[in-house]
Amino acid sequence: MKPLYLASGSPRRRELLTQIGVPFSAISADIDETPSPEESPSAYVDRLARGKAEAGRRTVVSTQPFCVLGADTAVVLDGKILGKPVDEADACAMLMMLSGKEHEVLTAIAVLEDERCESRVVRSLVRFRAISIEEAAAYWACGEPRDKAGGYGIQGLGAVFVAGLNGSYSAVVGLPICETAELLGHFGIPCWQNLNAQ
Ligand SMILES: Cc1cn([C@H]2C[C@H](O)[C@@H](COP(=O)(O)OP(=O)(O)OP(=O)(O)O)O2)c(=O)[nH]c1=O
Repeated sequence: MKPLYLASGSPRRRELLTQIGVPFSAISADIDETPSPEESPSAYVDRLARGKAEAGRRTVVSTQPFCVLGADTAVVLDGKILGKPVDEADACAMLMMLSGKEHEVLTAIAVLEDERCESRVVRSLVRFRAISIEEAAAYWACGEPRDKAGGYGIQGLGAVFVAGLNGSYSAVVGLPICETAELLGHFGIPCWQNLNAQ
């Protein structure tokens, strides 16, 4: 089977890809994540997932065929993208905006091989209970929000805010397992075969 590279520094994405039994190597994918004016949130995550796969590919030295997977997750409230919080005030402001409301989590995945690139955008809806400013400050102090879109982690303590989820849990964490397995299958990287071999 051709080698797969995951262009990501996210430990969550590594764990989720490991979960489906596909062998891979993680490589870095540092790109500028600034949204372009007029760009929709869906177009934004798609562009970034493709850009990360492209950036990752440039770091691979190989004469054999290989695939690169990139992904990007954004929290979107009323059409506005909430990135990773830069400080406590930013994190608390984000949680106050999300408090008592439903927001979107968009995760794009892109798989690249030579000139071919396929991508998907997975949309999930997450509903938060009301959050007090004291809770938001205490949550920031625990360290979890720092490297996460929207300033929370559904897979961690942030779950206490989640009153409902409609969509893909793994996509909210950073890599939609169902769609990733499907897309990798299009590139001749099946996961069932590997699971049977384990
Ligand atoms: C909403 C949410 C996001 N996140 C994470 C997923 C992503 O890692 C991160 C969003 O930032 P991304 O820019 O998508 O990813 P990243 O910078 O962590 O990793 P890389 O670009 O190298 O692949 O937020 C959670 O872990 N849990 C959540 O509930």
